[in-house]
Amino acid sequence: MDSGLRAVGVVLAGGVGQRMGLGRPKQLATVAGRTILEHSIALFDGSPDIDEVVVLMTPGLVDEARELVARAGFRKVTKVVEGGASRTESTWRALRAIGEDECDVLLHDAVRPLLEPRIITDCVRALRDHRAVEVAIPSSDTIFAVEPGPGGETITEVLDRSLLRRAQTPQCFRLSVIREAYERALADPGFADRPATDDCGVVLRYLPDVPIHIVPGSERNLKITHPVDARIAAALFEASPVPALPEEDALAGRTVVLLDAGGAGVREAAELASRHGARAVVLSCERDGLRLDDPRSLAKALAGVGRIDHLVLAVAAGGAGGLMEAADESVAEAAVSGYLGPVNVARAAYPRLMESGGGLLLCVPAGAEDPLGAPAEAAVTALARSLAAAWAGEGVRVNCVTGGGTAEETAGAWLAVLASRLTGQVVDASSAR
Ligand SMILES: Nc1ccn([C@@H]2O[C@H](COP(=O)(O)OP(=O)(O)OP(=O)(O)O)[C@@H](O)[C@H]2O)c(=O)n1
Ligand SMILES: C[C@](O)(CO)[C@H](O)COP(=O)(O)O
Repeated sequence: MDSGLRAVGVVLAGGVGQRMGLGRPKQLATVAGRTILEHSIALFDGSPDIDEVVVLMTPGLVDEARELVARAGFRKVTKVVEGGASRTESTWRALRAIGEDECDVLLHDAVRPLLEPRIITDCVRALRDHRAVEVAIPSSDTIFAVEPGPGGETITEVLDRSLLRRAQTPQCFRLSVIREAYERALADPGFADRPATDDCGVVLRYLPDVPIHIVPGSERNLKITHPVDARIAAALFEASPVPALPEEDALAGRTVVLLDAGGAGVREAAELASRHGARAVVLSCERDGLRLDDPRSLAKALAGVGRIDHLVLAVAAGGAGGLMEAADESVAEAAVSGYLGPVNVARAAYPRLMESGGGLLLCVPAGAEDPLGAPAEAAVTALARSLAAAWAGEGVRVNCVTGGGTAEETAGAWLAVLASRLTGQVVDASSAR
């Protein structure tokens, strides 16, 4: 049974983040080049399964959130609404903002920015057959029930872990179901004394006959609650998995320019891009006399291509040896390919990509562990993240692919990232294995 309904993603960002202790809502903190709120909105805005996005924001910061949405160019966000004093109040405000027409609603914590797109797809699919769907994972810790005592807490029971799940979000419902559960909760004078910490809790308590189907979540989908969670999230963003390469025609009608500065995978990527419907243009430093340290030669070469939807810069692997053994020329070359070149290419590419609203991919080769290669990887990944944040308003996406793998794996990772809506991501090509 296909619900055939519009799917609305609700990003709940109405909290103050007291436990995080930043003195500002944690969803406005920056992780991996953009705010946590932007990461979460981007997941729903970029999902082919979502038709509309509604954002709930902390009172007093609604205008700031609206500006952020406009700057980032999110196209599916229809409303930014003031949140309530509790999570459930924010949900209730979201339900009222969505209106009366039946639809599927996916309620997501803004502070879970690492949700995988596949979970959104799985939830929307599950809503074809179920009116209530929850994302959850098994617990890898043993869980106790405790009771307070004079000297502290004591354990009263070791719960059966095989029957326990850790609740994540999105929590997803047919609008009429979650609306009715909330109407009953709000009519119950006892609800305020025993509020629910999530939306499934409201449905379970007030509509117990509605089964809540479980969709498997993931350990990556963590909730940023305490300061340590932000550090874990930053580390997880460092290693974004390679997105799935769409089946066919994913790049139909687009032009992909591959700027070959000695990186492996260029020929394979050109073939793969063509197979996915793109026009692939290879510009080679060696063959075409292009120089990464010469901005004018880069701009001239790009001008000859016509429309550019995507540009991939693939630089050569270091191979210069240890710091003390490397020839002076090799040190200078490493600085060009590892920093100056990507900066020059980004400057030359920006006006062309802005015209097409496309994407730039900066690729760092494998073996970046030597003293000349490692700083290059750090510089290029930082450049990609920083440019992604700066250019998001113009719709220009910037990502970085690192890591080793065969030329085919590398090319597959590049094309998958280009075909995706990702920005500000550092993807490890070898994670596709
Ligand atoms: N009045 C509220 C409270 C919470 N949330 C949202 O619900 C999600 C999960 O809540 P939590 O981690 O508890 O966030 P905060 O309430 O901000 O944190 P704290 O409890 O530490 O203040 C967050 O995305 C938060 O912004 C909301 O929309 N409205
Ligand atoms: C909805 C939730 O994220 C599911 O785990 C959780 O219940 C939110 O709890 P919080 O107390 O608002 O952090």
